[in-house]
Amino acid sequence: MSVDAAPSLRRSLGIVGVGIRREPRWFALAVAGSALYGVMTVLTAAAIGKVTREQVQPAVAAGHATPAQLWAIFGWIAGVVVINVVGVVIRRIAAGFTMYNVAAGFRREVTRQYLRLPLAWHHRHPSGQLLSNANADVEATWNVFAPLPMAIGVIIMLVAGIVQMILVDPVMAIIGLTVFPLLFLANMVFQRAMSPKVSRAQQLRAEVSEVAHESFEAALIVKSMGREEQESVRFEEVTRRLQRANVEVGRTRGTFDPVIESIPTLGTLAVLVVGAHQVASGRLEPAAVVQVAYLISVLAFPVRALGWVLGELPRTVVGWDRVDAVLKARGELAFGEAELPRRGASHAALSHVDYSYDIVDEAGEESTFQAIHEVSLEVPAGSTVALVGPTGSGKTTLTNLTLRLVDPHRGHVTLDGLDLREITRGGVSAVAALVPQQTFMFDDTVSGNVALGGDYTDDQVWAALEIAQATGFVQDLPLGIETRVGERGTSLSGGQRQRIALARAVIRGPQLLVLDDATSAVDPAVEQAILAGLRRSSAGTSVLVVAYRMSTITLADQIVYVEGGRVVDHGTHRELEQRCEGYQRLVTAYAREAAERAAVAADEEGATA
Ligand SMILES: Nc1ncnc2c1ncn2[C@@H]1O[C@H](COP(=O)(O)OP(=O)(O)OP(=O)(O)O)[C@@H](O)[C@H]1O
Repeated sequence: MSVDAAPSLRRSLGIVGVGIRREPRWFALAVAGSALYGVMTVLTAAAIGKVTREQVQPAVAAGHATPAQLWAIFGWIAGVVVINVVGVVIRRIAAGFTMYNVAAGFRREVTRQYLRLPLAWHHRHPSGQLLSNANADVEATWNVFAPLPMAIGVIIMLVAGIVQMILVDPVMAIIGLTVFPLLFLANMVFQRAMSPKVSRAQQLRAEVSEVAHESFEAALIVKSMGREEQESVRFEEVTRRLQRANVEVGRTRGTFDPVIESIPTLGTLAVLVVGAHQVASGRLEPAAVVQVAYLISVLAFPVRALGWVLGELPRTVVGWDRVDAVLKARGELAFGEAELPRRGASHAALSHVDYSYDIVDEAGEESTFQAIHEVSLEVPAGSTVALVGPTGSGKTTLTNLTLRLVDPHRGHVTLDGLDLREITRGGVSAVAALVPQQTFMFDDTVSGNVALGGDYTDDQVWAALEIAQATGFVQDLPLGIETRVGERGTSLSGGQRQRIALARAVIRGPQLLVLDDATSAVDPAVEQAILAGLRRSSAGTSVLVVAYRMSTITLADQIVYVEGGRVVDHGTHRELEQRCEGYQRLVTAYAREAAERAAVAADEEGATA
């Protein structure tokens, strides 16, 4: 073993220790089962020697076997084999429990950690990586528990086997002592040669699924842009590379396997040659030769388990490093003890807030981008405030800060005068609700998607759907609110999904409702009705709305105009229209767009009349 492999072996054994401490009982049982198997395998050889000596040799000498002799042979062999099998069953079951219990525990911890980590951490980690951490990486770390108990049993088996060989005949024991280290060495070389090839094939397997995932997810773009050919080529390239990597793995295995298989066969042959010579010269009885030859052939296969463990250890280290990075990730939001008052509309305020995104480029270089500069704004209790600004001006970031999905790097965000960092865990989400730009539907019923596990009656669900202007289309669904919406709500239109997402927020009776372009996919008339409904029903709610339409903007009590992450101006629509140039440009564009849309609608109406 090379010098640099030593710390890695020590590290990997340390990691294995972490797993053993999680499931000490199952692991101990697996090792006990394996030890039983090891000892019984060696005893099988002793039993074969014994029956050869006491039953077979006399029967051969007499020219026939008596029923008693046959029963004795059967009894001994069957006895040791049954106990051996019991050992194998115990090891397999207990090793399975160890591996799957440890993996399940870590999977739960990783996913729990995902939920604890703030949005800022999630911004830096793509969802593909999160899936891999919770799934493939956890598996890669703990797969070593499949061969490990067997490998420990093999060590016991080897020691017992070698002791037995020495007791039977020291000369032949020397052959055994040559075969096993040779076999072990061949396995090590094999694992060294295989390890990078297997890792590469695994990496490419992940790439194939990434490309496939992207192509399937973007099916609409691929088809509508006529990119099928290019996508097929892209997929073919990566699958060809995987094919070549797999062939390479097969070639290496094909080269090593016969060599490894031949070592014990050659060992057995050597025992038979030397043994026959010894028997002929009267120095050894045939039973001893049979016993040692059997021992060598029967021990050869389990010795490979040591190689499997060594082959798994690099994956264990890589998997663990990735899983551990998630478990140790900092940036977990700290929570305070303060409880928010539950007494109607909340007053939200941002004061002198700065926020920067951490960016990691392709080369892994880290930098920051300041998206919000010195922003102060207020949403007085019971009012509707519209955030208006060009694309990328920081509106979504401000909504995230208002709900403490991220913490500001400077300044304060308060709800009813309390700094969000002082509020208890879950305190903010209990009084405030967000309807984000991208709505997400669970593969559940309409009612399940609105209630999200909350304890609401059907009447409450319908009332929330009413405010969100969703009753009409939900009533038309085959099972009303009990209709399943399909994965990600695929059976619904974009506007329908947005209205269900809105009902999901409304049903919670939030004291602060944050709408981030939440009605972009519904037509202006429906949007108007939704906002009017919200105003009617939400005396106890303050609303912060990211607005892109004149209809939304004009419904707001106050408008905050942002540009480049800074508040440029705030006031009523009339005030900003008169004094804020950027705002004027933007609303003129919005108004023009609304007029064009109205003209198109009128044209269509005229054509159908
Ligand atoms: N996860 C992120 N990492 C790095 N930069 C980001 C991230 N999210 C947003 N930004 C940057 O921060 C700035 C503000 O983005 P934000 O999404 O808040 O703008 P917005 O006004 O809501 O835009 P839009 O109207 O297009 O939704 C933009 O320049 C954007 O590129």
